Amino acid sequence: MLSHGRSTAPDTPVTWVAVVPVKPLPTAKTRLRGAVPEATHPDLVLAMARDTVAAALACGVVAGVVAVCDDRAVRAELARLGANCLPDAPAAGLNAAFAFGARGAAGPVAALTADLPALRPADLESALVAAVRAGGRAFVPDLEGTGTVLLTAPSGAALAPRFGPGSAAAHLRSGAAKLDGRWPSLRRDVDTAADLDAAARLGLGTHTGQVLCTVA
Ligand SMILES: Nc1nc2c(ncn2[C@@H]2O[C@H](COP(=O)(O)OP(=O)(O)OP(=O)(O)O)[C@@H](O)[C@H]2O)c(=O)[nH]1
Ligand SMILES: C=C(OP(=O)(O)O)C(=O)O
Repeated sequence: MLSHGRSTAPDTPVTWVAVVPVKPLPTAKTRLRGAVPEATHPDLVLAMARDTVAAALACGVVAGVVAVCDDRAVRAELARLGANCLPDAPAAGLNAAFAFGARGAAGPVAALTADLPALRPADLESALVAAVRAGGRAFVPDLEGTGTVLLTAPSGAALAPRFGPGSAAAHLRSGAAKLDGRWPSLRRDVDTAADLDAAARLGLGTHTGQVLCTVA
């Protein structure tokens, strides 16, 4: 299990607003069902979101995290970590939730999926530094190369998210620059039980690690 201290980059301004949408737990992460006993599935989904948010908050160039979720209990847990939590007012799917969370952000936006339980602040920071160098909108594909784990937009620019099946190609078509760093903990999203095993090999965050300990 990893405990994340805040990463430091003395010459890089702390400006990013990370936007993290989370589906209400009873309907979230259906492809991951079976990785833990059914009764523990909501705890696992929440723990992955908590580890994602905790790592983002510990990232030296992130000023704050906006979590978008219709589940009041999830909002309470993520607010306890320090996130600013909003109900999913559009209720129109993942991209609408991302756009809603990014609205009026005071700084560049880092749109992150909430299924990154091995995320290390240093990998996120390195990707965000690369995004600044890229100039305009940019994205990081998942390890498989077809999905997206991070989409960024400079301050004041529209995020224009295209998450969903085939999102890496969709983000490329939309004009976002593909960022090619290794960033293994950022690119390891968890959709299936096999992904969870792979994330465990990288080192899970505290919350997800604790849930897995309870069922071991
Ligand atoms: N607020 C909000 N978050 C969403 C929505 N759809 C997906 N997410 C979140 O976006 C992230 C990536 O989405 P997926 O991996 O497709 O999540 P999912 O739909 O829960 O997973 P599957 O049921 O396995 O497809 C996850 O962290 C989800 O919790 C939505 O409609 N609203
Ligand atoms: C929504 C996405 O994630 P997943 O692969 O988890 O469905 C995506 O990659 O755009």
